[in-house]
Amino acid sequence: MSRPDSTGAPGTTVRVPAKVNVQLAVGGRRPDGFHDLANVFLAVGLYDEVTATPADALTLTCTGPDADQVPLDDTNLAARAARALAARHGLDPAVHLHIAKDIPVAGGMAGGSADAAGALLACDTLWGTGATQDELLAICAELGSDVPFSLVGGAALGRGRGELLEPLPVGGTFHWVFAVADGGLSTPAVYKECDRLRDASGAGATTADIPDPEPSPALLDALRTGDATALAAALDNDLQAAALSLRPSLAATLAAGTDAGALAALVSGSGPTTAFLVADADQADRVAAALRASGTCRTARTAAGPVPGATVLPQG
Ligand SMILES: C[C@](O)(CO)[C@H](O)COP(=O)(O)OP(=O)(O)OC[C@H]1O[C@@H](n2ccc(N)nc2=O)[C@H](O)[C@@H]1O
Ligand SMILES: Nc1ncnc2c1ncn2[C@@H]1O[C@H](COP(=O)(O)OP(=O)(O)OP(=O)(O)O)[C@@H](O)[C@H]1O
Repeated sequence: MSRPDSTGAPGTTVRVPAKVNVQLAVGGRRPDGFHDLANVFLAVGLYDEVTATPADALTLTCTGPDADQVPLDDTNLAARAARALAARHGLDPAVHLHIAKDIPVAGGMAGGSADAAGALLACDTLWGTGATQDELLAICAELGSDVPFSLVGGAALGRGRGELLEPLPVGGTFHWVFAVADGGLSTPAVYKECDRLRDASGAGATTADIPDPEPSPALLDALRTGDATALAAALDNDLQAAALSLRPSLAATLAAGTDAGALAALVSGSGPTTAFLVADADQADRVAAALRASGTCRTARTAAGPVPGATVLPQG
């Protein structure tokens, strides 16, 4: 499916959601520097859109509130995705990629990963590559640990470094508020701080020291039954202490959301976005307004999940 871009050329647009980690259990540091995870992902309705249009060479543009923080060179994950697909199929990655960015940058919501998955699917569609889902997932895993989940969406347990996915059943819709912080946090720096805190506590930080991470049965049950109160009690993020250590001001944001009536609060992934589970859409609006008024965050957004992963939009 294709639709014209602003120059009238036919393009393919893919919409990709953000994620929140409802459980992020982090094992010890592996010899390759990554950490084994039990990573329970939920895709939520905040979206980036990636449009691929034929061009003479690979070029990138980006619009949106955080666009100035997005690199437009070869390090951009969307550009890397297009190159990876082209290389596998012996194609010239001559494409213009436009990212309409609404997911906070460096916020722990997998925005760059969403753009990578979106670019991959958009180029596959535009070029008629016909890659299988397994091939797309393999390319996603090469690009980053969160990228496979951005492609599939819904809810899933991520094992390994988060790239080995098992879909999870979800029995309802969960409502969230996301408090967006000023400035991002570097994901490697947060994992490193997690290791430092573990070492400092005497626990050690390697796979020999830390038990294998496992998903919580109570959390999986809460997802399956769609029970927000039970999910609130089971939310857990092993990176939260590290994110708070690097950004102590996040404690005030977490408190502002729970004071406003959220069922539970946690840091989203590696942060600094904080996530608040609420009972329904009305409570989401109330908690978001209270967070904006609290002065403890840059802004607050509401979103529900699960939602589908990367989706080609109909011609528009
Ligand atoms: C924090 C999460 O967002 C939770 O979903 C992810 O674990 C991070 O996924 P991501 O941003 O796709 O991360 P990648 O691009 O694969 O890796 C960036 C860096 O994060 C650290 N990293 C990432 C994933 C993992 N399982 N262990 C790690 O230690 C490593 O230092 C790595 O060099
Ligand atoms: N398309 C992209 N969009 C945003 N950032 C990108 C992109 N490509 C590369 N980056 C780089 O990746 C860094 C992390 O951005 P991203 O928004 O993916 O972080 P994140 O949401 O914390 O990721 P995660 O939750 O997967 O750990 C940015 O600081 C930026 O330099």
